[in-house]
Amino acid sequence: MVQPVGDLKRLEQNARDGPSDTYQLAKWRILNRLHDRNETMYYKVLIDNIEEYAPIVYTLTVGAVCQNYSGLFRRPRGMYFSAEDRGEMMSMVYNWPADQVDMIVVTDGSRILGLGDLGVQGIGIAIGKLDLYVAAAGINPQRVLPVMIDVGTNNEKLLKDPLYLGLQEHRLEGEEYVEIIDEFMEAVFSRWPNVIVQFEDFQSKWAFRLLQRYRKTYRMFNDDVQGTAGVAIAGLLGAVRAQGRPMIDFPKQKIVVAGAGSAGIGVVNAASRTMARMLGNNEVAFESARSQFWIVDAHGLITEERVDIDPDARPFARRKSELTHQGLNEGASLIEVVKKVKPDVILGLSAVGGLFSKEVLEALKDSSSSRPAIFAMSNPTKNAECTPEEAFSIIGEKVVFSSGSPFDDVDLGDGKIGHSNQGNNMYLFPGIGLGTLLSGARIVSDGMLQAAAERLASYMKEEEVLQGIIYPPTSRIRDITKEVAAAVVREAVAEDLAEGYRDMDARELARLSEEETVDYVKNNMWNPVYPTVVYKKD
Ligand SMILES: NC(=O)c1ccc[n+]([C@@H]2O[C@H](COP(=O)([O-])OP(=O)(O)OC[C@H]3O[C@@H](n4cnc5c(N)ncnc54)[C@H](O)[C@@H]3O)[C@@H](O)[C@H]2O)c1
Ligand SMILES: O=C(O)C[C@H](O)C(=O)O
Ligand SMILES: [Mg+2]
Repeated sequence: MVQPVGDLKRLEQNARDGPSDTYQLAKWRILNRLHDRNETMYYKVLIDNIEEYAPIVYTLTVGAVCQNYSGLFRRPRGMYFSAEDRGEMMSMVYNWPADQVDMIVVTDGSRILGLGDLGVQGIGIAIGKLDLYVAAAGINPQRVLPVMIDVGTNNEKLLKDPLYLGLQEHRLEGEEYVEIIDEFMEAVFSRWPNVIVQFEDFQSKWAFRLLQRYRKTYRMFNDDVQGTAGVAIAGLLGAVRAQGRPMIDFPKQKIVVAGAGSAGIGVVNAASRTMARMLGNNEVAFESARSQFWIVDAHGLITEERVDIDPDARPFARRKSELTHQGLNEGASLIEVVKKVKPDVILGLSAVGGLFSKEVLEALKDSSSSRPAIFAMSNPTKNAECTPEEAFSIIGEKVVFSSGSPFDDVDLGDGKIGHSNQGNNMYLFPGIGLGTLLSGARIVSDGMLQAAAERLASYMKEEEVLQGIIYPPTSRIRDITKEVAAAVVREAVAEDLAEGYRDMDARELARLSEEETVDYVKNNMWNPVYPTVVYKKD
């Protein structure tokens, strides 16, 4: 057995108190030390055991890692820009010792999973996402760059912590903040014009603004807004098929969404566009699609009577005329909404653990669907809106369950299993990034994101979805990512956005068949093998 994995197993055997944060963190440290010592072996271990180690290097353990990062810190990984580096970012980037960077994941640490503002410690999330870029998408580990933009933190605990590694001042806001992000984007795209920048875990108010600001000019996307939306759409289509109905019935689904932040609004925007497309893509179709969603945030049901309504939520605010008809009011509670609407789906992106309480789940029993679906998508585990045990025990075996963090399947007795699906954006972001890279697309378009979501949905076979399995197991993530990336490449070509990659120019890309595109992607994925040190002549 490879030595570091031996350590890991020993630790597991010796641990008396079962899984705990300390235990999880110890596992992460062992893998992290291997990463520092031998990158190729680290990725070999990760790829070959992805189901076991993804929950350590990625969600859920990565959440605890970020919470403890200042204490866990041994060696720097990634690049740190601080508010004090204003005016210096271009030279910092040109001094970075990497000629080529393909993928950057950047965060300002302001909303790490459902754990709030973790400041500079949020770098852990960028590192974890890039581990998946290497393991799932086969991006060369020498060409990934985790980035932290440290503009301070509003986390009072960290502001007082003597071990805290970041700027101990409150967050910069307003134009000063935007100028810093602008400077960073200009610097990285000047040195690496073909890089792709994934924005991760920015608080909602900046997530939307920065996405609108950059998406037409730079190769970038926001994973929480756009990656999550695609994964949710694939799962929602799976839930329709699990009822034994065709995907084209999606626009008839009634969907209650708890959470109106970057993720919740991202999902409602994209899912309603998907419905509208199925209905003919005209104004009537959009209006009909909109009326299938009920959004509940911390202040209850969002209606047009909401004072100071968030502009991103406004299009989905329930109309006054609909309210009287449904017997609902502005600010109605989640339970009331579920009771009155009898939705097919409840989808949580609220970061509130246990929000889908016993009462909410009891109310969902009256769903008008033959097979109601629950998406408890908030991370990490303790923030999940409910557990699969709660869902299956209250609603019964017919429910389709999915969560953002991994849970075990539930034994329902009599040989029956309640499937716990993991509805996490990890099924899409690696393929979106890889497909963008290999097509040389100038931007990441809505069409490319839609193609990624549709490929993930169609990846699931009929017999799987009928059993309530709407997402594939993590063990298949490299294969899924290859397929998703190929779909993104083909869409980029179809939209005339592709400029080619290395020897493959746009015209040649356009000539590839579907199968050849998949092969092209596969052949360009990095594998964990030691590079040749001694060249032998044949
Ligand atoms: N599964 C995934 O792939 C995935 C992807 C992205 C985000 N997430 C998770 O989604 C969660 C939210 O992320 P975000 O960026 O949208 O956060 P956010 O803080 O911007 O939004 C949270 C939203 O939840 C609402 N909320 C708070 N309390 C509520 C309550 N009691 N009832 C209903 N709504 C309530 C808030 O009003 C807000 O609209 C996080 O836990 C994150 O980890 C999961
Ligand atoms: O990081 C994850 O596991 C998913 C998502 O990006 C999140 O912010 O929760
Ligand atoms: Mg995220």
